Amino acid sequence: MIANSVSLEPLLAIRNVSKSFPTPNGPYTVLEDVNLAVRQGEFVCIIGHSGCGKTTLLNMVAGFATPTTGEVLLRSEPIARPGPDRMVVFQGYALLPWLTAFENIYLAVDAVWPTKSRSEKTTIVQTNLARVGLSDAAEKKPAQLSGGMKQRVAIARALSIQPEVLILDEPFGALDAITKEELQEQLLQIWNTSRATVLMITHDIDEALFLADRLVMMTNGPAAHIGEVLTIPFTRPRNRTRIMEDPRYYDLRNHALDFLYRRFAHQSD
Ligand SMILES: Nc1ncnc2c1ncn2[C@@H]1O[C@H](COP(=O)(O)OP(=O)(O)OP(=O)(O)O)[C@@H](O)[C@H]1O
Repeated sequence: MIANSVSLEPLLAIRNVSKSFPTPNGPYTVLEDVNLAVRQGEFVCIIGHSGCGKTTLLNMVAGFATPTTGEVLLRSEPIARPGPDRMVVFQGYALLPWLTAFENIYLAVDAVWPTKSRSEKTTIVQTNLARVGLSDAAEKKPAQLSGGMKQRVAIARALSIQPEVLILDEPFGALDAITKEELQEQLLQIWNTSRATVLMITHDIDEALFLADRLVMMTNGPAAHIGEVLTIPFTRPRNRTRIMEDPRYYDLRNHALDFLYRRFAHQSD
C-alpha cells in the first residue's frame, strides 16, 4: 500500500512564505505566512476560494515565481527556477496544436534528455502514452482529441519527465463529471506506480476526498494563509463507493464545506 512507502522526511518545505505583487497603489499581499511540509510520495490537494492565491503558491513550488519573504525548499535546497524535477499540468492542457500527441510529448522528453537516442526517447513517449490509455491516439493532433484525452496527453507529457513533484493546477476543472471520475481513477493508478509527490489544486471537495492524503484549506485573500489541513484517512487502493459509504466521508465533507462556505465564505461564490 502506498501509505507505507511514504517517507517521514519532508521532500518539500514551504516556510513562512509571503508573496506580494507590486500594484499602482502599492504592494498587494496575496499570501502571508504560509507553512507546509510535504512528504515524499504524498498526495496533497489544495482548496480555497477563487483568487486566494493557490496558483501563486504552486508557482513558487514550480519555480515560476519566488517568495517575497520566506522560502520554498525541495530536499532542503531553495527552489530558484523551474526544473524537470517538478512538472506542471494546467487546466488548459497547454499542448501545441500543430503537433501530434506523440510529438507534444517527444518535444518535452527531447528538451530534458537531448543526449538520449531517438529510439530511447520514442520508448519513453510510447510507455507514457500507454500509461494514460492513449497508445491509439499517438498520431492525433489536439483538435482531434476530446478534453479528457488532451488532459491525458498533458499528464503523459509530465510523467515522461519522471518528475519528483507533479503539480496539477485544477487539471479536471473543464471536464464533464464522468470523464473527470475516469481521470481521477487513472491518476490514482499512475500515482501508485510513479511514486511522484502530487500537489493538486481543486475546487471539488469530493475530488480531494477521493484522491488526497491531506487536504489543505486556504483562507481568503488578501494575505491568505493555510487555515486548516484535513488528513484523509481512507485506505488505499480507494474505492469511490466504499468511501461514500464511510460515515467519516460525510464528517470530512461537512467540515470542508463549513470551512469554505461559512467560516471563510466568499462574496462572489
Ligand atoms: N503577477 C501578478 N501581479 C499582480 N497580481 C497577481 C499576479 N498573479 C496573481 N495575482 C493576484 O493574486 C491573487 C491570487 O491569484 P491566484 O491565481 O494565485 O489565485 P487562485 O487561488 O489560484 O485563483 P483561482 O482559483 O481563480 O485560479 C489574485 O488576486 C490575482 O489577481
